[in-house]
Amino acid sequence: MTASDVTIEYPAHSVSSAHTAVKGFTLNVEPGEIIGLVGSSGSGKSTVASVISGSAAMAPSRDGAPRIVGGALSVLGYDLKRTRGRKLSRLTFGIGHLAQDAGSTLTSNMTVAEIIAEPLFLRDKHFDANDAGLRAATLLDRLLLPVGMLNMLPHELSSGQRQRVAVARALVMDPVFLVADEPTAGIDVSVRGQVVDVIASLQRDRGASAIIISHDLDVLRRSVDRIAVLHEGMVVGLGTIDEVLDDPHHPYVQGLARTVSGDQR
Ligand SMILES: Nc1ncnc2c1ncn2[C@@H]1O[C@H](COP(=O)(O)OP(=O)(O)OP(=O)(O)O)[C@@H](O)[C@H]1O
Repeated sequence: MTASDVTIEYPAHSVSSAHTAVKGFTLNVEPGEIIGLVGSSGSGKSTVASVISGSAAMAPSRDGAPRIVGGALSVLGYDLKRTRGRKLSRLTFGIGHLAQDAGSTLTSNMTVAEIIAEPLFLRDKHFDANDAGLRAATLLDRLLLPVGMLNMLPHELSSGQRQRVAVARALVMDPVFLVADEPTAGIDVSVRGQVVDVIASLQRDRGASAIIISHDLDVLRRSVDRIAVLHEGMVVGLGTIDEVLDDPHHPYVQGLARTVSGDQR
């Protein structure tokens, strides 16, 4: 992905005027690279995620969806400002997007196996059912969930387990580029780092890349190659975690560095 000086706006609607949520967003993600995107609440992380994953452009009613109004954004070689229709669908099959709170929006009457495998059948209705089942089981196991959970319904799981099912669904198509918005939301603190680790290794091992959004630097620390720090819609820090925290230029990053104790670095 190559983003150069991207500005993203939510369009005006009846009660509110247009809102610029992201301004001057510049970031390159190389094949095989895992980037952590951090920043305070409202800094624009989810907005960036929905745009770079193509989800905003794919939204059924684009009325309220964020849109690129400036700069250039290329994902897997496609210019996202101009790509529409069938080309956009083809592009989004190569991108995994774990939306914020994805674990709480799983289809209630589908089993875990069906939820995880569904994207495979949306792309190819003749996809081999045994292969789909095997992929679902393997992902559950990698994400530290028992394979016996495959036949359960979402309401039978804890919120952290549902979130991991959503993570498995986002990974099932072997995406070339994964955008995971708070993948560890609701997951027990003791396994958060491991879950991010699994996501990062599955992508890295295939030469695929990922942007992993998290509030928590500790969760990202052992898995990501670099972090980008977003503040009020702009990248104000970029580099390895140590590079960013050891030499903070922006006041927001300086504050972030103070919250991370020296021995954790
Ligand atoms: N549908 C929308 N319409 C208008 N403005 C929006 C909309 N959604 C978000 N915003 C605004 O865009 C900005 C960025 O929001 P965004 O949700 O991307 O932040 P975030 O960093 O993901 O926050 P959080 O960590 O709380 O999820 C905020 O100022 C927010 O109020």
